[in-house]
Amino acid sequence: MTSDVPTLYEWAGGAEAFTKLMTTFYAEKVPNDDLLAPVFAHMGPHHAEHVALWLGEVFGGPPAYSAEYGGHPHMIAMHAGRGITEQQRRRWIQLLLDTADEVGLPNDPEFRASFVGYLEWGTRMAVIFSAPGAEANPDEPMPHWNWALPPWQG
Ligand code: HEM
Repeated sequence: MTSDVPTLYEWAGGAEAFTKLMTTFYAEKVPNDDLLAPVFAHMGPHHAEHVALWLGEVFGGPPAYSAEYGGHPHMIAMHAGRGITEQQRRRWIQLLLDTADEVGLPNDPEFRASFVGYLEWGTRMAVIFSAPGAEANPDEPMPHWNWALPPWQG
């Protein structure tokens, strides 16, 4: 891969794209879903914005979540003890992918393969470290995701 390959963040459309994705997801999808609405009933007013910054950082954007919102340890703490179920995990990812289509995130196979790859990993980690009694390592670094295959540029 050469250095002129854009980051996943740039390819997705930058901050604006991640903000639109997460605000639509948490404003329109989650509150209308029987499985997820109760999980997020008490979420803070800036939740969508913070998760958008998190995703942006993971996909190669500015390290804003680490700099301003407590980074990886804070994200872990926000999930601790919530006991996220496999059913909830699947619904979360399914509705987020529906939202990605609706807000027009790039749908080329290379972008989506990497995007889904992170979501699969991240949601499965969330199930593991939200389990009752689970002890996550607070020193674990912020994950950084890259292309599984470089984007098609032909
Ligand atoms: C890749 C997957 C995920 C990512 C990247 C992610 C990211 C985050 C982040 C960054 C926060 C903290 C926001 C802040 O600093 O204010 C958070 C909080 C939270 N997450 Fe996740 N999350 C994921 C999966 C899930 C799943 C599958 C569930 C449940 C079905 C879930 C439930 C929650 C809840 C309930 C909170 C606390 C909301 C609040 O009180 O404001 N997360 N998540």
